[in-house]
Amino acid sequence: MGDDNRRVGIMGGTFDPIHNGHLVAASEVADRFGLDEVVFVPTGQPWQKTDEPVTPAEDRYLMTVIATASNPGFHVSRADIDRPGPTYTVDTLRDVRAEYGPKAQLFFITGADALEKILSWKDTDRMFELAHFIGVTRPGFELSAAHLPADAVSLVQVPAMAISSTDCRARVAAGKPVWYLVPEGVVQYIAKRRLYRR
Ligand SMILES: Nc1ncnc2c1ncn2[C@@H]1O[C@H](COP(=O)(O)OP(=O)(O)OP(=O)(O)O)[C@@H](O)[C@H]1O
Ligand SMILES: O=C(O)c1ccc[n+]([C@@H]2O[C@H](COP(=O)([O-])O)[C@@H](O)[C@H]2O)c1
Repeated sequence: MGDDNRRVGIMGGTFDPIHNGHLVAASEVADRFGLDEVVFVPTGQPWQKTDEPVTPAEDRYLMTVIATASNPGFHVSRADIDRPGPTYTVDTLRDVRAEYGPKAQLFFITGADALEKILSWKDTDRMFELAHFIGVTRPGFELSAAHLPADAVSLVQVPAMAISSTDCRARVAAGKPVWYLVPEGVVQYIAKRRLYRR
């Protein structure tokens, strides 16, 4: 950290729960882009996820810490969960920029589904100035940056993981296993806190 020119990946997500698709995407992008670290940023209030209630932020934060703890290049930021109000990536990027200093190069990682909808996010012009965006492949979604400003986004193929948090929650609710879809510690945390039971 500090005022140097580190290459910092930012993996934002609701992480309800964090799963191996998130972790593989971050790891692959870190390798391809020579990132010094990846900061996982659990959302505070994901304003576009209105279908069902989101698990309390502290549980999502702790699962993210547990899932990333063994990787020395992975870190977790509380920036979005500690900022009141709806979570906007433009604010995330301002906060990370303030922490890492003006010389840091920021790379915001999104899956193909999120990239598709990115122009509906707040203040995208400023957002694209604050970071370079990296769209990653995700099974079931087409990866394209045709709708986005040239040079704002790079596209990267990552190992295909047909995993979603929605499916993990449904599996737990139905009494099915989530072993090997989420890290072992996250399986244990979900059981300990009795998350996703109906
Ligand atoms: N299997 C996956 N492969 C690649 N990228 C993914 C995958 N799952 C999620 N992502 C990306 O990770 C980021 C955070 O995703 P999020 O926390 O919303 O998970 P999710 O599985 O999409 O959740 P939900 O099913 O609840 O919508 C988004 O940019 C999303 O596109
Ligand atoms: O900035 C916005 O308006 C905005 C709208 C929707 C999603 N995002 C961010 O996109 C990331 C993935 O979000 P989600 O909802 O797919 O978990 C996460 O960091 C969100 O804060 C950001």
